[in-house]
Amino acid sequence: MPLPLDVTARVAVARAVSDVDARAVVAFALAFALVVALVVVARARRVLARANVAAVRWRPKFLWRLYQRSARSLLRRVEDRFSRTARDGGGSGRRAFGAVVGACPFVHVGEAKLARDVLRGTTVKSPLYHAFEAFSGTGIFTAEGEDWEGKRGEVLRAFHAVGLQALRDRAVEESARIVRGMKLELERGGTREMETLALPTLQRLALRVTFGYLTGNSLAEACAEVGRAQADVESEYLAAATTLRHLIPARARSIWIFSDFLYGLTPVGRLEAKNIRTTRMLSSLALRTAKKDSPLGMLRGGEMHLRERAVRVGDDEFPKGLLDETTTLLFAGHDTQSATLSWGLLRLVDNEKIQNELRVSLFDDVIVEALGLPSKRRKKRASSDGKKAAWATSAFAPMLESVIRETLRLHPVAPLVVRMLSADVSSAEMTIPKGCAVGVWLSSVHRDDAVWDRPEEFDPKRWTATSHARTGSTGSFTEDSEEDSSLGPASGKPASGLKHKGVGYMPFAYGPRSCVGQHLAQVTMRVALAHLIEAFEFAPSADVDASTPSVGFTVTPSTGAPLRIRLATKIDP
Ligand code: HEM
Repeated sequence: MPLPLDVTARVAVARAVSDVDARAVVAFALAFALVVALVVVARARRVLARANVAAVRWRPKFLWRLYQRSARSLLRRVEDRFSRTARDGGGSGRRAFGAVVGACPFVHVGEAKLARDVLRGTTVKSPLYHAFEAFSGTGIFTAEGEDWEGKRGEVLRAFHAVGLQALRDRAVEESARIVRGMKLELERGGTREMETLALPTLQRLALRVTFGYLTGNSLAEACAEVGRAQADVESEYLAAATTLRHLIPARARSIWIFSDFLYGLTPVGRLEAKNIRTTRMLSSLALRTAKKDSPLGMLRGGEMHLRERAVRVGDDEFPKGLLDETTTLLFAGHDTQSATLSWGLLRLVDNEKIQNELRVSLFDDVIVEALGLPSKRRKKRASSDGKKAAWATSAFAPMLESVIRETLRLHPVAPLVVRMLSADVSSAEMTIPKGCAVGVWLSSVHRDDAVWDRPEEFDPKRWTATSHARTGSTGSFTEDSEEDSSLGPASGKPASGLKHKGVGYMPFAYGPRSCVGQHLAQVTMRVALAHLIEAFEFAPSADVDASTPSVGFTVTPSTGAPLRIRLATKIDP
């Protein structure tokens, strides 16, 4: 039935008014949002100007592929920028520059002392690690405040209770297995030498050692327990982890960081979720099979990690905190160590003389025994009383230690750590105000020529120019093992290349949120590198540039570290 005329007119007028209202409200809201955004950005710019750092423009990425292409040269570009700002000023002439990211003033630091001052004083990561939260959840890598503190304490206590001997034994067993496999492959090929990709092999090795240490069970045993082939479990996990190591940091630098919901709808977001589910299958296997007296077994009986709701993985349910921690530790453990070992081998390939010297240095009865090397060729160490080898310290194998340190100096595989400042940080004439985000580029700190002579040169001898009389690594799990995270020259005196002792070296970051696994990594890498170098000679691959970095979660050789290997026969002690 038609409405009376006056009613129709009134409805029409009311609609027109409400349309105008709606349009006006939307326009006003947009204008208001724009003004607020401009004010916020202007404020952030003023904060950067007050901090006296050179300003650059932040360009968010839209597509992760685009990010990947540019990521290859990321470290080089950042380092060039630091060199430029230090040389030409533009700010205070320091190795620092800033940009407004979203609405946040963000200062990048590539200078040793400033980096330390930043990392020493703050534990806050949130909201800067948001992109990592879907993966590591409430594990200590992304946890905050009391939750982080309590969980970190629990993890460190568990590591401490288990000790390093169990890790050393696991690393010896798995390294010997990998070496046997490689020898078999050489034999089957029937040739003196073969081409191989080091990175995938080292990923398997590091994963097995990390899994074995965390659970007290070998990965082989755990797979057998659930009736799955170890090779399949490893391949699935490593493929998923490799995808995630690109996807997650790409999201962190893209516009997708701002909305979980929208990101989850994109094909990339769905790919990320699928791969996270795959990595959780290994976490679930680790938790199901962990022995009571292993680190994970202890966390299972702890308190902090059991507080959150249960999460289902396959047929099992686990407290979310425990599952997240296991995922974090498995990933952090295998990815960093395999990347570092790959870079180490590539550096040794380019420096044949150092490779040979390292091999000869291993023919030493103390080292052979301590690292479980199968070598028959051993010399009695003159200074040794033949008793217990202090294998957990850096002092017992100076050449090996120096090669690892120098590798971590030039290739700190987690090159960027980011913190939210909860107090002003001042250094010389620069003050970075509270509320700023700071990105410390460890890769650039390690190339700061105010601290390092010939920073670009791979020179392990810079660490042995003075004697290794005092240990650099105590093997303890205390929080204040400053010497370890800074790892100054092991003698405590400046080695030839280090102008200011202890300031410019922090491959495991520094301060309260430095790496919890650094002592573990040092043991595993000593054992693994020694076994590989003792067994094989490594030479450059035919015609590939092996050293182009691929920047993701960690920095790895982009082509998987191609190498030629043959049995080590050339050198005698
Ligand atoms: C060569 C080996 C390693 C390197 C270079 C390395 C480096 C680092 C760096 C630079 C950080 C600070 C990251 C940040 O704040 O953004 C870190 C944190 C961390 N690392 Fe490592 N790491 C190594 C091995 C390991 C191992 C073997 C584990 C455990 C099995 C581990 C577990 C962790 C965890 C859980 C954190 C977070 C700590 C916290 O926020 O309190 N890492 N690592």
